[in-house]
Amino acid sequence: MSPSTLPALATESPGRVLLVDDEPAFQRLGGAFLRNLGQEVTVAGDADQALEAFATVRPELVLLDLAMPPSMDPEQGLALIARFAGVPVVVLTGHADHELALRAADLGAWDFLPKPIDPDLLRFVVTRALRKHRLDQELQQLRQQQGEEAMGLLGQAPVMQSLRAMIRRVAPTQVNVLVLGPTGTGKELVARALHEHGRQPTAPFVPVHCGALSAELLESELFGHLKGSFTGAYRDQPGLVEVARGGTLFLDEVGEMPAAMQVKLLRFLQEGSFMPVGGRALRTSEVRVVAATHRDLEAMVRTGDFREDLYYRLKGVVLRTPALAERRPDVPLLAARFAQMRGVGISSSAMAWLGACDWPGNVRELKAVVEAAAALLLPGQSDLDAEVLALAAGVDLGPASALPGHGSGAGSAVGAVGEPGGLLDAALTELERRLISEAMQASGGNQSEAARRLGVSRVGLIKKLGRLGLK
Ligand SMILES: Nc1ncnc2c1ncn2[C@@H]1O[C@H](COP(=O)(O)OP(=O)(O)OP(=O)(O)O)[C@@H](O)[C@H]1O
Repeated sequence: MSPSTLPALATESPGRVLLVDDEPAFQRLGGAFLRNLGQEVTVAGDADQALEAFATVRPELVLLDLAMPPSMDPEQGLALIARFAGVPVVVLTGHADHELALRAADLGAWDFLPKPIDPDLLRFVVTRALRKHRLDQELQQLRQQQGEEAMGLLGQAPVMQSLRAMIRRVAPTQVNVLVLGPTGTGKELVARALHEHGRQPTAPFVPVHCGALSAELLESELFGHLKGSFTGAYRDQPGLVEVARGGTLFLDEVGEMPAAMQVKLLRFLQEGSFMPVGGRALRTSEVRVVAATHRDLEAMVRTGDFREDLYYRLKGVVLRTPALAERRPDVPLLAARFAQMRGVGISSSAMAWLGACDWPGNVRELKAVVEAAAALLLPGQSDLDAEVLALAAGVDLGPASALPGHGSGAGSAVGAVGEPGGLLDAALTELERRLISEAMQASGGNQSEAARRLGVSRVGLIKKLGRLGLK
């Protein structure tokens, strides 16, 4: 493409250009020329000024004259190129300095312009460099988003970015990982991401809920049993440690593991061997173990509720999933994504309401509320509003204060659509039934665990199970 065919950046936002040159005449003329092109120009007359401006202005392009005071030694100019990492550097050289220009290119300069500068060429190179930089930035952002999507672990907060980076780093190793964090913060997602980015993503990922079963049942689940080893053992059953062979065994809520099982798990972790229930010969299986808990395992070790030796075996690397309260700016992002997954939008006032809530159940709770609200939308409605979200959250919209940032009119609307026996009532019952069934399933039938997941009391859950005929 020739300089004349490249359109100016007329419709694009101004680029931040750092012009590093000690000649006052060029600073003035070059600066004015670039400003006329619509760029924001910062001028630096020596290396120190250039570095300071680079840090403060964060330019998208650096135009660098290699010979600068105090030494005027081009070697110093060349050394500067590496300090402008991540930004295209266009080197300004004398006409006869081809060799210098080539060395600059070797050191990472993006292009060079011979002096005296041809204005057409300057316009062309600047436009192209800025465009390249912006495309690179966009690509980087897309890659980041893709990485996020690929892991299923959404969130832009720095703590989430570090978590994803840690997962990428730890996943290809075989080291055991302990995932700590409050309920509903994505510990299982982390375990799955470790597996999917690990060495054997096609091998099985096998989750085990350690709190949902008695010690005996858990032993039989994990290590399997032989036919006849107890009433009801009609055939040999392989343990989950064998099912997970070559893959990942995810020990969810490991803090709830009965003491009798802790010692057996320890032996498996230390020696890779285990004894099926009713068996007489040790078997072996190689798995990667990822364990998770919302409990304070260290405190449990101190109180003697969790074996110290097992704790150290499990915590090869510790990853922490943050509570939603620690990354509030992520709430709108997550809500928008969950709504999009259900094919609906969210109004901006509803976003404000979501952002003001506390979310003690973390991402699980936020997701459940958005999904429930999407299910409750009336025909013709395409956006979730605060009213339907509050309804889904089980919040009484009462007078103004109940709903952060919303007026009192909403309260009456809830009363009107919530007439018992109506469409809404049936939808709510169905929703309740679904959420409870899912929680019971995820908890392996353990009511206390399901109640915890749902954020209700165990007694409350038992009543609901009876009322909905789910017992
Ligand atoms: N960062 C996230 N991005 C997208 N979805 C998330 C995120 N964190 C959690 N979720 C969703 O929230 C729900 C709960 O996640 P998960 O089961 O991984 O949490 P957990 O910490 O293991 O919970 P618990 O301690 O109760 O077992 C899932 O539906 C999951 O997809």
